[in-house]
Amino acid sequence: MSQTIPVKKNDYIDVEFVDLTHEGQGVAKIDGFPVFVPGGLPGESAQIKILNVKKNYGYGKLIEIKEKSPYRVEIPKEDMHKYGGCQLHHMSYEGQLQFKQNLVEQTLTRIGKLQDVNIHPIIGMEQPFHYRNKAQVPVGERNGRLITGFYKPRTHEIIDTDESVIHMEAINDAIKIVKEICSELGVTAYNEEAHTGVLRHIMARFGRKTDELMIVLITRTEKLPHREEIVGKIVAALPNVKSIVHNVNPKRTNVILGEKTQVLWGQDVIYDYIGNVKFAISPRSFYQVNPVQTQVLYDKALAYTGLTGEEIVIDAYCGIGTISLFLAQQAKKVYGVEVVSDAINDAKKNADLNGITNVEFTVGEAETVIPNWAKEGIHADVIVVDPPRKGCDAALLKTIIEMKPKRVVYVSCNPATLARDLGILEADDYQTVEVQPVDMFPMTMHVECVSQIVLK
Ligand SMILES: C[S@@+](CC[C@H](N)C(=O)[O-])C[C@H]1O[C@@H](n2cnc3c(N)ncnc32)[C@H](O)[C@@H]1O
Repeated sequence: MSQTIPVKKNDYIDVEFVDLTHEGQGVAKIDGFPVFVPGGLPGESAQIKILNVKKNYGYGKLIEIKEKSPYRVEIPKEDMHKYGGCQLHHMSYEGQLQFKQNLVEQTLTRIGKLQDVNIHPIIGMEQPFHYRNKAQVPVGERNGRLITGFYKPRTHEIIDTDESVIHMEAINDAIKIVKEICSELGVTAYNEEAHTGVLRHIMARFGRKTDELMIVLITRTEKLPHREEIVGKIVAALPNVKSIVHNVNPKRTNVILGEKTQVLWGQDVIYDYIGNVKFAISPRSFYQVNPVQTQVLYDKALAYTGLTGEEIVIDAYCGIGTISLFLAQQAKKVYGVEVVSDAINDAKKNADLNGITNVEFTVGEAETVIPNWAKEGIHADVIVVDPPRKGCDAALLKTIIEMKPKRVVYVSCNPATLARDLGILEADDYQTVEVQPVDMFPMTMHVECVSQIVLK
């Protein structure tokens, strides 16, 4: 039976917001029909104007808030440019944490139907601003000068700003200085429509523990004009810089990095630590962007493994081996598996860098490699999984259930797939005991959870 649509374009309606979308838009339900409204917060009532109506949902514009959420914060218009990528900028940090906590609790009990699980209060940051150790900003041109910033949502129009409330100050400063140096020397900005011009993006990465800075200049052209002068001026202006890299991306694409990378000055990597494990970070390496909360998350994961030094551990979806290397110090042996071969190369290099020898890394799909390990007689006492948003493959969950490790530690960036997968494990011999939400990405909609699941 098809549902009648209760609203039409240009209607003015009074609504209550009941939820937020993944993009941070308020969700109002009109006779069950969802309407997405940027700026609306759960618990608020408001008048909205319907802008667009589709078969199953609509879009609206906030006209007037009639009852405000206690968590609403007003960002002065002149400061809005600092909040690029911050879907929750209009919510206090306390409100953000409350929202994420509710999201995790409701999802796990509604979808996963979990009972008897201890969901701890979310661990937020003391300083929820300036936490990101990496930025890659698009470069444009205005009034004959280079500008950098972030794209206006759903466009490629650059909002001109040198400040971001989520980038580390060292990153904001570095990008501003590099942009000004290139601008002074007359380097042109890439023009996406015409596919002309030179400088496409500036990337900066910063090692929080080491203070080492990497600058990557991404150009359309093979040649970087005024290369020597640019390098000299960056080195003089940024004493922490340890690596300056040129990357060439000649393609018409939204992908930021091209295939060709050349070191212009200094090292090809910078270093940083998570706990006492040292990591080499190249322009392409995946490395957690919030180092403070990564440590919190991994400490919790380590505690949930209950390692004594005698266990065989499998780290599925291991990336560059961050969790594997962290756990290897307390385990007999760790096997890591990851589908991206570059990441496995980084993982092996990082093991060598730290003199960690009780780890073995394999390229492949976790759902294929781990069943093969089982056939070869590798039995894990503990399995750690840290899958992408879509969660664990069903074949992997089946193998876990068959292998019967004493503990499973599940690190998840998506409560919905976490709930689904915990439900599958619970339908068998496993019980979820603890779930710890961690706020890795303040000001955004994302929430990370680490869960401890034990064999009954
Ligand atoms: C959320 S990341 C976790 C990375 C790592 N544990 C860390 O903390 O740095 C998920 C990883 O799973 C990898 N991946 C995706 N599908 C996979 C599969 N079927 N088998 C193995 N790895 C996979 C991705 O390449 C990515 O590195």
